[in-house]
Amino acid sequence: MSSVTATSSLVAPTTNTNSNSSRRSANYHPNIWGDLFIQYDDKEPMELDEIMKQVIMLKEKVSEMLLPINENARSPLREANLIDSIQRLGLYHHFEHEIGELLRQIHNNYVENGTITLNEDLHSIALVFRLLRQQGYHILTDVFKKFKNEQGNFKETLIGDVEGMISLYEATHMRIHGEDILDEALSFTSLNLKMMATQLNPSLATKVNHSLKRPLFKNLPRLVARHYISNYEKDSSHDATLLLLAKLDFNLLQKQHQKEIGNISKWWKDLDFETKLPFARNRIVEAYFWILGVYFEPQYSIGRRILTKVISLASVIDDIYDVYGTIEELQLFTQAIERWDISCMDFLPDYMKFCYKAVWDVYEEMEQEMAKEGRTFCVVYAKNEMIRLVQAYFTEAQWFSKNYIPTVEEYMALGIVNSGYYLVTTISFIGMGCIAKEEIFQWLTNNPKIVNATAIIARLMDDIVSNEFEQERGHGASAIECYINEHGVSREDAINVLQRKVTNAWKDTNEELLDPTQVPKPLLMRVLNLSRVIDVLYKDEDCYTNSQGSTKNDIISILLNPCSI
Ligand SMILES: CC(C)=CCC/C(C)=C/COP(=O)(O)OP(=O)(O)O
Repeated sequence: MSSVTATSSLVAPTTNTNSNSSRRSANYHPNIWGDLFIQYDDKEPMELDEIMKQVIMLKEKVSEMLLPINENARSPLREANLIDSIQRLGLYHHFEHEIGELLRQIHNNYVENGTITLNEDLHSIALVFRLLRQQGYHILTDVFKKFKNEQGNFKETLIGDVEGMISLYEATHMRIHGEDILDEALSFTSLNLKMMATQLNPSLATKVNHSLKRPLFKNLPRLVARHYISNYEKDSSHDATLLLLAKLDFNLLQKQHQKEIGNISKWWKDLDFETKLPFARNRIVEAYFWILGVYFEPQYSIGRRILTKVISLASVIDDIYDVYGTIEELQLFTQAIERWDISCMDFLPDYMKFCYKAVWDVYEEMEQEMAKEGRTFCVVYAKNEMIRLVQAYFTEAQWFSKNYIPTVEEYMALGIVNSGYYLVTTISFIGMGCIAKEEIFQWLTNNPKIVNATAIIARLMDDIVSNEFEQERGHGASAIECYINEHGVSREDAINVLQRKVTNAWKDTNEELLDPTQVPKPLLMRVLNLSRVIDVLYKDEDCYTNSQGSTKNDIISILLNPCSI
């Protein structure tokens, strides 16, 4: 069954749109934040000048640490550990140039034909491997062979080396296709670290469990920083300059983020969707958290504002299609978006009018912001992706209304679009300034591998964790039902196959991040970050929709709790 667009002429609905008995309900929990964040909208942070001066001074000192004057005093391991700390402390964006240069030198001096030549322990090798690969270097995995025994298994003696095991585990998340040794290393380290955690002292056990739950490469940089700053402080060998810089910088950025979410929360409250569309998820703070995962750096404030608004509206639109709207209303809404004409609003039921107008206004805001930068050319790409998204939502609603179970191939073709990740990637690029040239937006329309990969990760991880809940309330077939229907396998087997597809999508992502990249790396970092958000929000359950658990704690840790100085 092919996808159907809603192109016939618009006719106003004849039913009273709020009393249709076929409407479903999802019983989402209400907004858990109340008006907490609105207070930050007009709060002017005090004493920032003094803090900024201190930050500038500390940054100079750290730059000096990264540029040793004496060549003979160099140590690749000292440097690798310093880079690792800077990255984990959330300071990488301040020292990109210096770190790039240091890693280039490590690569020049200690890598031959792709192989690391350092004769060091597991921790050091795995750390250097991870840092170089993260930087985009093609580093071979054969350096790990020496940690195997004659039978070809990882040596049992490594199990007691907790630091080495954690470093190897962290490195495995950078693996690409064909790297069996890293697949084995992941099984070996995760299995043994899990077992060992029960026997370790509490602080080491906490460290191990945290890595297992939130591997560094798949975690969000702000969460990593907030967590690591506390741990780094407890480590007696910490560098006081680095620690102070990390804390001040984190707090400064947190103040900026608070102001942004304060402003966005005010916009959301004024829309009053809580009263006008009470069936929809009310998750503005969670949406901002999502986008903070995409870019946290100070210069991306406009991108964060627009993208948060767009995904919070996409979330409401998803609920209109999935939960509340009748198929006739959904057809009207789809047509109205396809035409992108404010007069189409007249044909919509009231609850849809509010949403349509909000979408219209956010796109106007986007247009105005882009006009200031002389980049209005990109708005049409964002419009086209919104159209593609509602068309995909509509096809999904039609499949559901007809009890149609698509093939896995049909499902995935649609799922890549209805994940919303093409829309979100496109708008994330809009917020990136002049490096996002028109040809980059054209590149996006050709389904590039890395964007498909993030959309697959989003679609499948969401399906795997939210499937039972959604099926209970009535929802179209997810990837799981499609797979079971097509292949006649058990639910467990279907989930295993889909999980392998997620693993492969991560390998595609890692491959596409190696140099030379198809488009500038800062843009690809947004795509990587989008996958990371999914790993944080959808690993065990749908923690966006059900945000009272780990998401609430994560938001408190990065948006409400400053670091104590
Ligand atoms: C990336 C975007 C647009 C995020 C907005 C929020 C959203 C739609 C989340 C998925 O909800 P869901 O789990 O109900 O989605 P689905 O209905 O596709 O399963």
